[in-house]
Amino acid sequence: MSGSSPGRPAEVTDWLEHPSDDFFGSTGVPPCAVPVKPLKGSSGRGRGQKQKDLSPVPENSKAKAPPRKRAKPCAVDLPRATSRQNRSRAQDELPWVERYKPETQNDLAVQKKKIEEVETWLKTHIFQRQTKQGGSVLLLTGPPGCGKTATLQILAKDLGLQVQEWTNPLSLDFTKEDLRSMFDHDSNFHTFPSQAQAALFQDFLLRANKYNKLQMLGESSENDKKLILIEDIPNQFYREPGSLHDILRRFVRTSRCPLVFIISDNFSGDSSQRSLFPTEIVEELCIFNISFKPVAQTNMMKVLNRIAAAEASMNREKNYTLDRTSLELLCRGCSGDIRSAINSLQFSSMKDWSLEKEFWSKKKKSSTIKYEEAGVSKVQKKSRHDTSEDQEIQAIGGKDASIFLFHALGKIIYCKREAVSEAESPQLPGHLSKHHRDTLLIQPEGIVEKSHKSGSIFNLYLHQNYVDFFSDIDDVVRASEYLSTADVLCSNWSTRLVMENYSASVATRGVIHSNTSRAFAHQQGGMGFRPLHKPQWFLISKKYQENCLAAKSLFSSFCLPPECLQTELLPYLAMLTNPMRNQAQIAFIQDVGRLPLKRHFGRLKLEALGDKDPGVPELFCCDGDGADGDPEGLPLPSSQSSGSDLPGSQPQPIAAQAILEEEELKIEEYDSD
Ligand SMILES: Nc1ncnc2c1ncn2[C@@H]1O[C@H](COP(=O)(O)OP(=O)(O)OP(=O)(O)O)[C@@H](O)[C@H]1O
Repeated sequence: MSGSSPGRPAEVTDWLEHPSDDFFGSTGVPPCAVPVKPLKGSSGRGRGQKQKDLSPVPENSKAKAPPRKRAKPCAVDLPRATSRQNRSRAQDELPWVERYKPETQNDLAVQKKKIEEVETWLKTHIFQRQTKQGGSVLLLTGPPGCGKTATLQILAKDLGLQVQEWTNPLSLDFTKEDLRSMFDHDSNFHTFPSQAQAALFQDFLLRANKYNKLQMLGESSENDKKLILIEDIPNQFYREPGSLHDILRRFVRTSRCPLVFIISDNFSGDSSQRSLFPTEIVEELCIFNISFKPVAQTNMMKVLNRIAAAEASMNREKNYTLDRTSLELLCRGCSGDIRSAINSLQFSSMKDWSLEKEFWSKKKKSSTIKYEEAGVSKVQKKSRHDTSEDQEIQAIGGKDASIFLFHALGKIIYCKREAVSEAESPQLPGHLSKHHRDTLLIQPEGIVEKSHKSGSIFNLYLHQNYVDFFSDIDDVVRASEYLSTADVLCSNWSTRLVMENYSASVATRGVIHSNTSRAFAHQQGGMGFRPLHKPQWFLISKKYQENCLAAKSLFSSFCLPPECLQTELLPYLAMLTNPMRNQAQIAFIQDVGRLPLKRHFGRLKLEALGDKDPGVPELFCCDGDGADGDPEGLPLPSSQSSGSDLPGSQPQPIAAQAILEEEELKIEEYDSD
């Protein structure tokens, strides 16, 4: 270790001579890790690094050189029996999701239709590529743990495709200058090289698209078909989706192999799919979207049964075998996430987990006793599980059971009920018999909570949509009264946060109870699917706020509050004939001060609510700190532009110019002094 041997490469000598170089002071090559996960089969190293590795290293210096990576334990060096034991121990220690991972399409707990859709797309875009025009980008979406990745991996294996996957670098190859400026007090970390992430990604995509993997000794060269998989999306693209779009445009022009993105749905409202792949880009680049559903309970049960049986036959002394009721409870607690279900199964089967054991045995006892006592039918048993027990199971190892607003609204509006016998439920006195309903199978407050929307936003959606599901005008009147009450409960901003929950409860239960056409289980069929829409309130409120600001600034000399300006002064000014001083004022008077009696005043067009819509329209998604927002978190307009940024789908406010051209304007001068 004393000196450098004559044949030793410079990098080794440097390392030995400056072992404790300080972080910023050294002059060597940056010590960071290789940023991009190597393409399978390629060397996976940067150009410079590759050159260094290729330089001849003498035997003796090799021994002294610091290892670049920790050497993997090599099975070949060990006696055979030990290596077999190790392997089976390693297999034992694997989490069950890994140990029982699906090997064939039949093992997959995913809907067959979805597997076929992905397979057909892959075949079309890989094997019939010559005839295909345009880019080949596939977007797989769906809730976490529904088997998107597992499906793609199995199909790739079956079709003999190599998968080249991008993994976000853990650390980037910073130069010392980068580091120095990053940690500089004045820099506020602004110089963090996030741009480099996008550049690395682009570089990866270009290389993966252009080059085949290196052919290893013994590998056949017959199949060089491949796909590029992106599951780990660089953070930079969430901040600047435009940079991803540019890279994709370039990729699509030169693409030789398909590109597959896997994105999991999230329920928090900041839909990554929507921001990364807006409709314009999907259309422009012909991106094909296949949306997976949560794993069905029957499929989930099959997988859990299979695993439980396999474990029971192998590891009786270590694990409990859960019975069918426990497995069913487990399935329901996992909201269609097979990964979470298998993990929960593993934990709850372990004998060491005494608490879990207690839980399961209690669970089992209580459910058996309950049903035995009640003597209820199997169907009834199932539906009751859905309500009360689901909530209990969520608390223990269960998965967050969020639902999209679309489904939450559907549950309230369609309000499933179950017929109960007179013996089971107490009867109402005669004078209240009109309020008798079958038992509700949902818990409205729970549904609102799972939708992750505030009570007032949920009420807005309900208000917009409930009428289509009613058939009696008296019912509509009652429901609207409940909605008005709910509105009043939220009207005081200082108590709004607390009252919102009560308000949502009044609104949802009020609407459900008022709808006599869905009061009994036997009436529930035949409604069919009806689309849901976004509240018009968002646009109207935005327009109102803008008008208030515009009125205040254009007619400030009148010193009147905006409501008074718009409802009293402007209608009066609109009737005078002398022109006002400026065009903006005239336009505003025409827009706000006159009801457009002559022209056709179209209602705002309704915007459909998609099944994965986050619920708050883009026009209200503020990315700042919300400093200029109102107490509900909805931003106030920042300019006076009246209606200029209403979406194209909406009727635009009457343009002053058009009015001036079409009608003879008579506006009198009005002196405010
Ligand atoms: N029968 C099965 N079908 C599907 N996946 C299974 C099955 N059995 C075990 N698994 C395991 O469950 C996990 C499913 O996760 P997968 O990564 O495919 O989900 P995903 O939809 O891509 O979600 P995420 O985006 O959260 O990764 C995998 O680890 C897979 O090996």
